[in-house]
Amino acid sequence: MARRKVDVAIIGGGTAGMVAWRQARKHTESVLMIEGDRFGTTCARVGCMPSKLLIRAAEAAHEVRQSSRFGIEHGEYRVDGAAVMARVRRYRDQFVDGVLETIEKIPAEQRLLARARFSAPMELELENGDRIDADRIVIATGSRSHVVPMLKAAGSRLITSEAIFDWTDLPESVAVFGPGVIGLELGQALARLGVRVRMFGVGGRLGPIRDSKIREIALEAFNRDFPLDPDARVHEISASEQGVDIRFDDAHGDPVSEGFEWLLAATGRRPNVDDLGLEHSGLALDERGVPRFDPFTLQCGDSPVFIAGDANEDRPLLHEAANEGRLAGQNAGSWPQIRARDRRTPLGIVFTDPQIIQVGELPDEASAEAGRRIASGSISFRRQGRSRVMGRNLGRLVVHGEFGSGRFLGAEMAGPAAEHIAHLLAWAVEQKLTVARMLEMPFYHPVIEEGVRSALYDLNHELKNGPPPAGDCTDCGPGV
Ligand SMILES: Cc1cc2nc3c(=O)[nH]c(=O)nc-3n(C[C@H](O)[C@H](O)[C@H](O)COP(=O)(O)OP(=O)(O)OC[C@H]3O[C@@H](n4cnc5c(N)ncnc54)[C@H](O)[C@@H]3O)c2cc1C
Ligand SMILES: NC(=O)c1ccc[n+]([C@@H]2O[C@H](COP(=O)([O-])OP(=O)(O)OC[C@H]3O[C@@H](n4cnc5c(N)ncnc54)[C@H](O)[C@@H]3O)[C@@H](O)[C@H]2O)c1
Repeated sequence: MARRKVDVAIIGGGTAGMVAWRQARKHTESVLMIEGDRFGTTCARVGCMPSKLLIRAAEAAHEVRQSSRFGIEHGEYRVDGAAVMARVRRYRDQFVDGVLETIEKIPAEQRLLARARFSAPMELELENGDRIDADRIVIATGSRSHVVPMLKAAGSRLITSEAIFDWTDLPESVAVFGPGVIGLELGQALARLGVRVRMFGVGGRLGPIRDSKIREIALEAFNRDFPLDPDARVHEISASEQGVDIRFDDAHGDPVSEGFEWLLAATGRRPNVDDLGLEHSGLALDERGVPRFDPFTLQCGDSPVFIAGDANEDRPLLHEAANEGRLAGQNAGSWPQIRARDRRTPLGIVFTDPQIIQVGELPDEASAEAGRRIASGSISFRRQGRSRVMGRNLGRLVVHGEFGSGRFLGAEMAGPAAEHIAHLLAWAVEQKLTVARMLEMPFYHPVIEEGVRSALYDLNHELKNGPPPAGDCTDCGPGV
């Protein structure tokens, strides 16, 4: 058994870990990043990038299928599943290679491939028995798919997002469990690529959506591509010779049985903290087993341990993992001097069609209880000019502002160009703009952002800051 002493040990060599390494190294050369599986990051290997590659292929297929709406007729077309998956894997591998090139540049003595766990406070044990004594530790161990127990009946036909991008061809059919972010993105993409998809949820949740009208619009849109029951009654799942059989109640409540080639479990993710020996770490844990930490410093209690990225389960998104890795690495490096940073405006984008976004603060019971008065405005994209031109006039935007100050607080939307609108609105929240100030900004014509302006007019009126929206605003052009 070897023993090694370092200033900063980072557990996990994903996005948060790599960024933490770079920051910590500004303070000391005695940094060690320990990766327990493979370098390359979840985002590049099995997350953001391959999923968006699959979605892009699905968009292309959908555009071809929809082209007759614009008077464009084409002959027979077919989806070449092997070619689709080959492109996904080829680009995925290039993204992973890019990450690995960065890893190669890290001095060999500062990185290690081994699983690590706490054996005592500030002491890590590697799987070969070696020990690392660290002055400061960053936990950046990410998360993994959580498969609810009932799905295990699918046996070898059970798959998660960790494995589907290795498919060399598209399957004939997939039952997707979990209409969350992953289920919706992957399920819709597969359906648009010609795979027979059926999606099952529990309790009625649809992605992260909170607004009931947005939910209704999105649910209707998804159901055009594949059957989705967000509150399904599933009686039995069993492995069959061809794949997996599912007995469930259909939309009319009648029991049916349907066979699928695969069952994709998209029933949430869990932080990789359960096998970290945290019981030896001396850290206080919350009810989920995650170390209690301060979201502004990422410090766990008063200890020199910091937790970043999906591991802390706070905001399990790529840009948050990078931001948190930066802060955790900086604080571990500069310990005992640590900095508190204001969090950036929350920003979430689901890459479905319609895209779903959430930005800033959305009113909830907590804001009502705190006695804050929040006003809301909205717009439907059904009659919005540019959206109609593009044949994408489906969706709704709801915007929120603070009564009195007139400040813009946040928004939720399902609709066209939402990934870009999300950024505009997040930047407005970050700048602490009032709704009135946002309305003074330039708006081109004809653009989808004119719909944002209509929603802001509505909100401004609700904030008692302006007249009611003018309806058809002839001086701004048709269909705004
Ligand atoms: C299908 C899918 C699509 C996604 N799409 C998006 C998207 O479009 N946009 C977005 O913002 N986010 C997306 N995400 C989420 C995003 O990928 C994650 O939030 C982000 O990658 C988390 O980074 P991380 O550094 O926390 O974890 P990771 O990159 O997973 O790194 C954690 C590392 O720790 C290692 N590790 C774990 N335990 C140990 C141990 N005991 N010892 C040593 N090492 C250990 C792991 O092997 C891993 O390499 C997606 C996720 C999935 C699954
Ligand atoms: N575009 C993006 O930014 C993006 C894309 C993919 C993933 N992610 C990240 O990954 C995280 C995890 O995504 P996810 O989709 O795995 O989790 P999620 O929490 O978004 O969704 C899980 C879904 O599974 C459902 N569910 C739970 N038990 C079930 C059961 N027995 N049967 C059917 N449904 C069941 C839940 O009700 C929920 O709808 C996201 O929260 C997000 O942070 C982000």
